[in-house]
Amino acid sequence: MSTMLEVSDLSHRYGAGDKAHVAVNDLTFTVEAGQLACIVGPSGCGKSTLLRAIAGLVPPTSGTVSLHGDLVTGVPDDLAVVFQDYSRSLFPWLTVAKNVEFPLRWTKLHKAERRKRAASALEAVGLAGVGAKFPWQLSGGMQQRVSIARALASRPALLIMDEPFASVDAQTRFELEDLLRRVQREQGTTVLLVTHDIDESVYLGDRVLVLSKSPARIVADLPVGLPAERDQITTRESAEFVTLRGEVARLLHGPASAAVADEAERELVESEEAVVKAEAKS
Ligand SMILES: Nc1ncnc2c1ncn2[C@@H]1O[C@H](COP(=O)(O)OP(=O)(O)OP(=O)(O)O)[C@@H](O)[C@H]1O
Repeated sequence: MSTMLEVSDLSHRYGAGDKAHVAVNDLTFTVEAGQLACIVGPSGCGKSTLLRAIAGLVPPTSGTVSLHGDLVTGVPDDLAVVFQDYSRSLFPWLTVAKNVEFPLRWTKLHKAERRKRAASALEAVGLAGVGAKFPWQLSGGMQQRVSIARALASRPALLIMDEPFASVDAQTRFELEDLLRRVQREQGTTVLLVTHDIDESVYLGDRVLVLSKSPARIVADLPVGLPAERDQITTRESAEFVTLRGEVARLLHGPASAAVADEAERELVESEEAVVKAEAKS
């Protein structure tokens, strides 16, 4: 396996001086090509900031992000993002097919090839017959399928998903989770998915990265040893699943997370003191 994403010593600070807020502190991890890695962390710990930095939407304060070996300095062409809020990410004035085709306009593909790609992406997410409809004519779950189809149509090197199923009902969420795992495996897509839901992170992931409370640090990087073929009932009942979700919950809410966050806080204070001393000397 080759490394698709490499995050090295990544930190991001909002603002400066007294009002500065360190959202992400010194994160290092890689994601291999074809892997589905889940990130789970407490609310406000810096997950979205991390995704924004990986997507090239905010420049890191320090550290680097590389996609297939290329340093990320802006939004990479071969990166796709699916957000939680499907109703704001689809264009209501375009048909479903045109929504899926939209990002392909900036590729060198001919119109016929763009149409074909959009049709096959819609087919992959089980929406073969709805290309001529408008997003607002579809259910929430179907709209999120359209967002996934749009992301997949460009055959991204990395698909970033920020709480993609948080706005749909539980039954639809299960369906979309299974759809994502199936399509991801069929197409060999590399996925980095953020979720608040511990069970979802274990069910979907080949791996779960557990983050501490703010500023985000990695508390654990757990391989998920569940079989590749997963099932909403039998997988969730299995001993491996139950053990792993317990482990993630303990890491997330227990003393390990607090200790990592305290250490990050201490290091931050020390590095800020060092900067102040250096400035005073010069
Ligand atoms: N543009 C910004 N300017 C200043 N502070 C910000 C900005 N965006 C986020 N923050 C702060 O950075 C911290 C991390 O925010 P972020 O949205 O990355 O966390 P999160 O883990 O995604 O949150 P949630 O789980 O609630 O979605 C928070 O304290 C937030 O208030």
